[in-house]
Amino acid sequence: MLFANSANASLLGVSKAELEGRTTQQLLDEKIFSNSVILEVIRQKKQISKISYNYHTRLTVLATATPIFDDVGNVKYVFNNVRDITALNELQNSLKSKDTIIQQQSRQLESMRIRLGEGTIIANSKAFNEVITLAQRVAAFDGATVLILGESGTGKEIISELIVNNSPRKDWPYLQVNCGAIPENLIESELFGYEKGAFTGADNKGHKGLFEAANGGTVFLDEIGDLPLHMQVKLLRVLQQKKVTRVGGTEPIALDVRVIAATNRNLEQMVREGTFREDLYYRLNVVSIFIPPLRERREDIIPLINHFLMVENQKYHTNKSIYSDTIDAFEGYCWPGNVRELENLLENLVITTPGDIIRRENLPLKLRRPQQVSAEEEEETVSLKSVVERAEYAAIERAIEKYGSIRKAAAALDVNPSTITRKMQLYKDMSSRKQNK
Ligand SMILES: Nc1ncnc2c1ncn2[C@@H]1O[C@H](COP(=O)(O)OP(=O)(O)OP(=O)(O)O)[C@@H](O)[C@H]1O
Repeated sequence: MLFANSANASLLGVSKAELEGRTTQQLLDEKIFSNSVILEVIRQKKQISKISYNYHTRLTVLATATPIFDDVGNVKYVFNNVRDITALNELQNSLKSKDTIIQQQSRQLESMRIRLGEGTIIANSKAFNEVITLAQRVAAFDGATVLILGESGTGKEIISELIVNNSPRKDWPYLQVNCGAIPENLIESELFGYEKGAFTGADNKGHKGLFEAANGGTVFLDEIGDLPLHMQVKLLRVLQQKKVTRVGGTEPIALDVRVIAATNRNLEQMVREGTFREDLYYRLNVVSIFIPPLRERREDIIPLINHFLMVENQKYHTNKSIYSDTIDAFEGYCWPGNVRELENLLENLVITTPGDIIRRENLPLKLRRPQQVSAEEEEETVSLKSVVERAEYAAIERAIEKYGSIRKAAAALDVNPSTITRKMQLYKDMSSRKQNK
């Protein structure tokens, strides 16, 4: 950077001195630039314009960089003109103009970002902010067991990390185990360790279990609902006595471990059905944190999209943005896989979309459906006719996605193509009637 004027510096939220004399790569590394049009111009040897969002100043800017060539056609300088288009963007946003390409980043202004180790937690909705506030409060109560509940992919693991990082144990070991992933005959030795010769195949020096290895720190027991009943008894004993005895051992080892457990299963119902011990449930449930599914906190969707777009763009060195008319599809979808599904979809779209703009037609069919079944509707008692219609529509949609055309889908479903067209039209009419209600 040979020269920067003060307007440029203030748009980036730094002083001129922090820019001049630095390379673009240095500025990228220091996160003063979130992406760089300059490097793109050097690579492509032509004028390029790019819209980007600056996290320091919270401004959306349009950068137009022009190459200046030397005598033999190499890029000698790049002239970069940067303009604040935040207001314009907001206007475009509200107009939802069809021909406007926006990244919807202005909405991110409201979102709260919390630094957490390497990652970032996005929390814009009131519901998720309450989760974070509770997690931060609980974190300080060292030793209190926490139970995190929520559907798969809602963020239980990152909330657990947030608790650990805000707790007095943050510099002590933090070990995680997925109780559903360990074969039943190995769970006890994995959790509590074993003495040499405890069983055939055991390491002849013995082995520390997860609890012993995390002594002084925190253990995250993921999928606690999958823990077999006989292990539930043993876990309860360890938690109550604050001591662990290795398999094949006799000497109990004193433990000072905080336990955070998580599950996407309904533990109360499991207690009623006798598949989860009531005493362990109460022991774990000293404080419980419920993370609502994404469909019940839709205000998080756009900030999450922006966040994952930025992450994937950085990861794949791309510069993809989202076309404004796709946003409704993202907001309208019911996200059964929650934030993980959104994250995976964004990664998929960044990889598979040709060109830099992700448009409605690039989205999977399930998002382009005329109307999604909302959580409230799921709970509502709906007529049998509409249940059948939805099931038919879902089957049609899956077949079209799989076979790529109405004709092939019709052959697979053993109906006429005209039946498919008619049923899809019916469904669309039904949805728009509902929307107009
Ligand atoms: N609010 C958020 N901000 C940023 N990333 C998030 C947020 N919530 C979830 N994620 C990301 O979504 C993915 C799923 O989150 P996580 O693993 O914490 O969910 P989980 O509830 O523990 O899932 P499972 O029940 O399947 O174990 C992770 O990659 C995580 O980083």
